[in-house]
Amino acid sequence: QDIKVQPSPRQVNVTGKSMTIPVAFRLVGEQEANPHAIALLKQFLGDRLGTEGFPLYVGEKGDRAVRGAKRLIPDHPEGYYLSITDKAIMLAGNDERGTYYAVRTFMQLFHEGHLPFVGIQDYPDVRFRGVVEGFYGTPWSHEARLRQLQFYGENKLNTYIYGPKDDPFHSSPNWRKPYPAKEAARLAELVKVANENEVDFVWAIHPGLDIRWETSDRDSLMAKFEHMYDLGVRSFAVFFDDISGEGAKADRQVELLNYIDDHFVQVKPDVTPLIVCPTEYNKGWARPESGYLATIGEKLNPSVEVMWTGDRVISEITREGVEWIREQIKRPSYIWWNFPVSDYVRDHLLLGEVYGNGKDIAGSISGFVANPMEWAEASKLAIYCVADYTWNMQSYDRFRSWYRAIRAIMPENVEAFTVFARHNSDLGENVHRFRREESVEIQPVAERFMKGYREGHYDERDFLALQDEFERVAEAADLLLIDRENEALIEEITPWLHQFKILGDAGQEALAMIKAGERGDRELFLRKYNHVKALRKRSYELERQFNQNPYQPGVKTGTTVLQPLVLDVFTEATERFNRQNGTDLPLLADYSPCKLTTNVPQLEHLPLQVYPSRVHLTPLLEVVKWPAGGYLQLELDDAYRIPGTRLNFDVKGDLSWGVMEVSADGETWQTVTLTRDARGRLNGKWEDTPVKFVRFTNTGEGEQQVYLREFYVVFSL
Ligand SMILES: C=CCNC1=N[C@@H]2[C@@H](O)[C@H](O)[C@@H](CO)O[C@@H]2S1
Repeated sequence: QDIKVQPSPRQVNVTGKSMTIPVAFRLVGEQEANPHAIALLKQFLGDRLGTEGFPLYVGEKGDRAVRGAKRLIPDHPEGYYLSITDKAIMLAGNDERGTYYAVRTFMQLFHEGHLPFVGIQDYPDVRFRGVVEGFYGTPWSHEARLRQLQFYGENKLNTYIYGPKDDPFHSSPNWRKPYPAKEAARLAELVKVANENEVDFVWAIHPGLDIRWETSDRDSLMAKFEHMYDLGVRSFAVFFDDISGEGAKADRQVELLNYIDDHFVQVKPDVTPLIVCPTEYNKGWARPESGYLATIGEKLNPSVEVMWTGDRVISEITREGVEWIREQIKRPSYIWWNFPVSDYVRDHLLLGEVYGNGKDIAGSISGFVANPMEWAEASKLAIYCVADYTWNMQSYDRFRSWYRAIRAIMPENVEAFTVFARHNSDLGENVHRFRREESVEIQPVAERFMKGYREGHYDERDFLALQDEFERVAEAADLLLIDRENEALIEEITPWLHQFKILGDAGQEALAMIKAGERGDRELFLRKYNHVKALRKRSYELERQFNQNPYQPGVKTGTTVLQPLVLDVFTEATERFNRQNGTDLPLLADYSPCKLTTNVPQLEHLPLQVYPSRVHLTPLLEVVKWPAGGYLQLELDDAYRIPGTRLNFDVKGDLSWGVMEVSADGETWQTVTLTRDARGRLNGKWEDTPVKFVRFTNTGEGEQQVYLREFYVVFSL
């Protein structure tokens, strides 16, 4: 039988033969072997493991118990040799973690009462593999983190970087302060569980927002690292991302990092290499003239790992890209891959396949960690695939891995979760313009059907295939809503499951409108028409009720193929009905009353949040570089007596470099004075004239760096 091991092992020799699982195993090597590997074996084999029975040799290269395997153990960090024959079982690690991984593989070979006779030589492609909890939004809960660490142990991921942007003790204002007792105890527990799962718990600090380049802040940072060391942390990172001003200076950063390396990391016996997240962390932001990366490359201690997100903030990692950055920083990069993170498309779930990264990048990177969604359990799909990809790139198969991930996470509801994940994988329009495939199988059927329907002749088989898909969507939603095998996951995705159910029902009913229309059955058509409108209204209500946040509030599902299909079928069927019956049934209101135009590069593709009485610009998480002459303009679909607008750039200083203007016709403009309210936000007010355009321009001399926290226009009260 083909050996199913996650992640896919490098070298597997099967004989095709197997044996029934021995009733007892005689463990040899317990004293010397990695205690976490022994503990895992004992937990897995229970009382079948003892001093009598089938010989089971466990240990690291050089240990007596595995002396015989010396030449067969791969000479790579975390490598292992595993053999099962009719004489004995051997689990031999090249180092302690390798032994642990040999046990993890061994556990997966038990299959229906049998153990295959097999020889496996295995080791990972990438040195540091795992997850960086580095997103904006609600940090993961303590329980979610414990489950994550267990999951990393099962999937041979060896790194978890703790860096949630919204933890005040990780970032400003309290990065200088020790954790309160309760949080400290929780972190200590995370470190303990990480060790048991052979995961490096990396504690990151994000001081750049308000760091002062003086010894007092340097000492504060060292004291905080000592505090974390006392809690058991043995791996450390410094994040200088998403900051501007003083904190962004390369030579200051390097001075501090080398100090930490020389006086902390290198002097302690058991601390792994320091990791830094640079301010210029992607090629799109790299400014050769700034010399930032050159300074890092030339002056930063070679033992310090440098993180990198690729050619852009959110991007696929290519061979060319990693080789470019390697030249700049004079060392392999430590990839921070921004997937499945969704803090810039918070109304979407990213459950699709992991694809697009090169299989030939291992030689130029030292690490690869995924930045996940705030939904910990839902992120496991992508994390599972990243584990497979980073362990053995050459054999990585995006679909096989994704499908195995689904089986691993939802074994009782594989089909339903596959349907759900298939239609919840694209991001929709977003500021980073990063997109993912979605509804791949049904997309050509939907396209062909709509074309045929519009031209007056569609293939009945396509109609039936779409009807079947919408039925599966509705069924999957209901099956998952009552699923109890992974309650934490269901709790996270419930708002999307409700939305998915509505989508399934609406799809079936919209298709039913076509049939009723063709049969001239007015009464039935109107029933289906009203049902689809009611479902759409319920969908809007869900949007207003769940997942509210200032960025992308609401709950989106199937946005790339299925939702547009429902709208297209509904619109075409209703227009046809109106023509045939001389009626004027309204269509679904799906317009946007506002258009954004700008010449600020980072704002070009900013989606708008449209509400009944105001239009929001989606706030940006990163620093916005606003060039002199840069403008941002909102054009409404009509001239409104706008009571006012709000602008929140979250800048300490004043906005004297910019001007807010309004116009009714785009020709004559009137300057608006901005007044700061109690919460420091700037409000523009003007006398009661009709306004169709609102714009903000940097009329100053130079580029400004701001956080665009809030920019919205109120056009009716
Ligand atoms: C290598 C350093 C990467 N630092 C980053 N900080 C930000 C992260 O906190 C966000 O989650 C992510 C997605 O919005 O964008 C950048 S990526």
